[in-house]
Amino acid sequence: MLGSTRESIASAHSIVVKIGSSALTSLVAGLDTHRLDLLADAIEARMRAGSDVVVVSSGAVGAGLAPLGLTKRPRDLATKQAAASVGQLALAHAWGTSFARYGRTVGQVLLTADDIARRTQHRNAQRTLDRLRALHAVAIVNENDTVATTELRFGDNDRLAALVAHLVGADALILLSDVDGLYDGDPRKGDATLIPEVNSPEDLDGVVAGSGGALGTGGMASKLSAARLAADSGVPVLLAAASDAAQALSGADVGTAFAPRPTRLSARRFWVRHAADTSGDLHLDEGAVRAVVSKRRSLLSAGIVGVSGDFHAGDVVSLMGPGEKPVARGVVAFDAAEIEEILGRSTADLPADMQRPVVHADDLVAL
Ligand SMILES: Nc1ncnc2c1ncn2[C@@H]1O[C@H](COP(=O)(O)OP(=O)(O)O)[C@@H](O)[C@H]1O
Ligand SMILES: N[C@@H](CCC(=O)OP(=O)(O)O)C(=O)O
Repeated sequence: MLGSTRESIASAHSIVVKIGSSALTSLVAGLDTHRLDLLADAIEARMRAGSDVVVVSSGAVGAGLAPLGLTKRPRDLATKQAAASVGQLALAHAWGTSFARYGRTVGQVLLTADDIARRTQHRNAQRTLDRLRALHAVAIVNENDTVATTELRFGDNDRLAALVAHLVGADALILLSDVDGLYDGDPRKGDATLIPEVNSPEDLDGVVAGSGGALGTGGMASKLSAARLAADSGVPVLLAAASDAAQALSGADVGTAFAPRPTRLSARRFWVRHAADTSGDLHLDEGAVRAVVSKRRSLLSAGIVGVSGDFHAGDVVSLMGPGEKPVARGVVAFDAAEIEEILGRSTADLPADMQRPVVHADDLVAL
């Protein structure tokens, strides 16, 4: 299984490479253009070998600190956004200068979670990335930090990279960081063993995924959830050290390879599960939780005990089990106000024009 995961990464035609802040910036020296050049070298080599590469580059905040006289990563959103606006300019310029050594043009693509969640923006971003690829330019993607609000933020760029991999239909996602793979515990805290392959969720039993470094944001936990997200869309993931970029991009046996799930989620269900923002919650009784989670049935009005949020038919909502535990997500077929009227009632007792599931099984994804 793993052999085939590494083989599919080695032979992938379309690749998303995500580079973490810790690999490109440091608190003392800011943006490290020498390391960035080495990464561009490895990416260019893979492109010359026939692959399309989209780069997701973190590092805007890290690159903006020194020019603003800041000595540590700010905690408040406004200062982070100010640092990102300064740093993004330097970061994009550095990528442009680096790829120019090869006569290669770069394009900057700044996205927010909202862009990925809304179909029109989603399609526009897809088209831009596609056209850049057709024109042999490298897209340098980052979160649009200056407009993203706390609620709109990606968990971090690992998640953004996995969503971009889905968006461009990539065959592989390579996450480059300051650590050379997934360990069973945080390697900074002492003895830990590298895990070369993750084929199923059981391979993660007992793994402690800790927080990131001074400049990283998500730590290992966000890389694991990004790997799962990519796996859901059928994309194999390699997590490796940025210092091993040349090996990682040329198919060498480095880092941790994550196998994709054998059957990928449909684009619609992937969107419901990972990309869309939820507009409200439906609260389910035990029987309804069993029906939608274990039996993969549609959610009927009889199993709903409460509704919160002001949403409309067609919005994505969270399905909450007893104890306020989110158990599924789905596209709702009624407005919130209509559900207030029908909750707890069996479908046969509803007016004829309302006799349909509240969330159809095809529009529902268990978490
Ligand atoms: N189980 C683990 N395996 C590997 N690294 C881990 C683990 N738990 C925590 N880490 C830490 O996560 C860091 C990488 O996350 P982060 O700093 O967010 O990187 P990036 O900036 O590349 O996104 C590593 O430097 C490592 O110390
Ligand atoms: N958009 C931010 C990066 C946020 C982020 O996810 O950072 P990292 O965990 O280092 O990939 C920036 O460019 O500084």
